[in-house]
Amino acid sequence: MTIAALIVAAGRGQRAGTPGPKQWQPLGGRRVIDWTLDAFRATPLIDRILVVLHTDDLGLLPDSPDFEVTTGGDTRAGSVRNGLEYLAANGGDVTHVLIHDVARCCITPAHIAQIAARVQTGDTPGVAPALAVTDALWIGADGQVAGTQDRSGLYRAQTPQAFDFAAILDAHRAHPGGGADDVEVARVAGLAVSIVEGDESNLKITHPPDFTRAEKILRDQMDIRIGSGFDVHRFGAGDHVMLCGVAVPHERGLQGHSDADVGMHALTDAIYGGLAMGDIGRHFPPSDPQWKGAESHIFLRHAVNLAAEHGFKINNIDVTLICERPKITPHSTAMRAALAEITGVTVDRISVKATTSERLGFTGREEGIAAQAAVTLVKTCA
Ligand SMILES: Nc1ccn([C@@H]2O[C@H](COP(=O)(O)OP(=O)(O)OP(=O)(O)O)[C@@H](O)[C@H]2O)c(=O)n1
Ligand SMILES: C[C@](O)(CO)[C@H](O)COP(=O)(O)O
Repeated sequence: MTIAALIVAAGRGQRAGTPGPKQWQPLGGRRVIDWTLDAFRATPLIDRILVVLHTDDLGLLPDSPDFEVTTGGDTRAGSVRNGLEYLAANGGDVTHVLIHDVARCCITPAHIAQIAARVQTGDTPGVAPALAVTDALWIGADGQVAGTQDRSGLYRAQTPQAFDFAAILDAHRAHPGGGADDVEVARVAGLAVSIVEGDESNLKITHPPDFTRAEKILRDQMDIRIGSGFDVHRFGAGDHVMLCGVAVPHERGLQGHSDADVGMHALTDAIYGGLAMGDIGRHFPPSDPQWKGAESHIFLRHAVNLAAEHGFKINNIDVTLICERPKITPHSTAMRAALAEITGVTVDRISVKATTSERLGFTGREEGIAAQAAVTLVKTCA
């Protein structure tokens, strides 16, 4: 079974009142489209992501192994049709498709997963989220109420709308004019569509005030954590110390069960701390002989992967090494690069700095090196 997400993003956003199409506008520090894409990327049930772009916009989305791109049509339905034809022609193994408006950028991975899981059961060819209308409905004419409308049984449709792939492809081919949405096309073709509960937060940015609403929703969905770590290793025999992944020549080494990289250990603990998932000793017990002499990047990689598994990105890293000697500054660029390679964080978001303790205490007496680290972890959608 292969589930594809088809994100239509070829519209011009005429009603949004922005200088360019709404999907490229900044929202909470990123672009609207980036939020939408990340929600689908973070949904494990989604196997493929296809973005349908206007030909004028092709250069605006950098190439990524996470998604494919094709071009759209003059209408939303035309863009959906192009996307479906692309999926049919490229790979051909798609069994289900979730069709989504790029402008619904507050969609959550949990909601996507619920819809994908339902269509995957095969008990219905179509599944779509919607909210029952709760306001009274009027018919207006010339600014006057000209009539009323019974609201019972009426719903406000949202996306993603999920379908059996072959069935919705046939439906769009049979009805090239399309409809307001893909549920309308499916229904004209005789396909049953089940309703799942929609989400008030899953708004479609349409008019200028919607940007402010969407930004507030995204901010409320964010989970921002700060983690801190601290470690100490004692000097012993040796001719170098391992610090933040770099072998720094010194007349002594650091003692420890592993390679005693005190900086990397502090950083690893900071990540575990931000996740509230214990510490390095819990994940790699010193009593376990398999970690004797282990290179510390193993620990750091474990913490980084754990963060990713729980949906967190490491936003920035700040490590402070506390020692009289060796001098750290000549090696800090190499240390930042080593940490960047392991964590995937760009070097401009990694700081490695040092301080002495003014010859006071154990670091001042050069009995060992201490390190502390801070990280921020950010989960962008619930
Ligand atoms: N030719 C089109 C028209 C619309 N869409 C997409 O369909 C979704 C829903 O459409 P809408 O909110 O109406 O977006 P726009 O067409 O961009 O906006 P407007 O109608 O205000 O111009 C959006 O994600 C939009 O990018 C598309 O892919 N191709
Ligand atoms: C598909 C849709 O989002 C369902 O509510 C909606 O119909 C698209 O909006 P448009 O403004 O009509 O393109």
